Amino acid sequence: MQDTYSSQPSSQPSSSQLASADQSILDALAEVLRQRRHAAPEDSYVAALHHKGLNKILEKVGEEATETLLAAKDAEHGTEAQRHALVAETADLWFHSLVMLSHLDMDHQPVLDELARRFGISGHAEKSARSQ
Ligand SMILES: N=c1c2ncn([C@@H]3O[C@H](COP(=O)(O)OP(=O)(O)OP(=O)(O)O)[C@@H](O)[C@H]3O)c2ncn1[C@@H]1O[C@H](COP(=O)(O)O)[C@@H](O)[C@H]1O
Repeated sequence: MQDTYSSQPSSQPSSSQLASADQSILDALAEVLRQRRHAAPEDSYVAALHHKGLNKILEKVGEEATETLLAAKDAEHGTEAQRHALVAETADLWFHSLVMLSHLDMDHQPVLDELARRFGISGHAEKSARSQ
């Protein structure tokens, strides 16, 4: 059994190795989202979302979350097409979550950093350490 905050098995990359993983699409998308923050709403879907405000963006995140879980249920015993539909819905959910962060002048990087920080820490062990 692994120690609570011990390093992960040697077959897993370290969090510093993870930091250098290819993030180019997320970085590029974050830059586009930043540029759209004050663009004309009629020219851009992202600009239109920003223009409508945080509540509309949160509504879209909730809607995409629901569509993703429905797609996951279909994909569980489903066809390749249903598995592909789940990928598309998950991409919609991630995309709208990135718009949400961008609206609040944030981006994906602190989220990736947080996942990297948690990497190799057992969820069970972390939870039991909270109450000590
Ligand atoms: N990755 C995406 C992306 N994923 C999904 N979507 C859009 O998200 C919307 C979700 O579809 P829905 O049917 O749920 O929503 P809707 O009915 O069109 O909208 P509502 O009336 O419900 O608000 C669609 O319009 C999709 O085209 C995206 N729109 C843009 N991007 C990226 O953002 C960049 C900037 O986009 P623009 O701002 O449109 O230039 C693009 O180059 C892409 O890289």
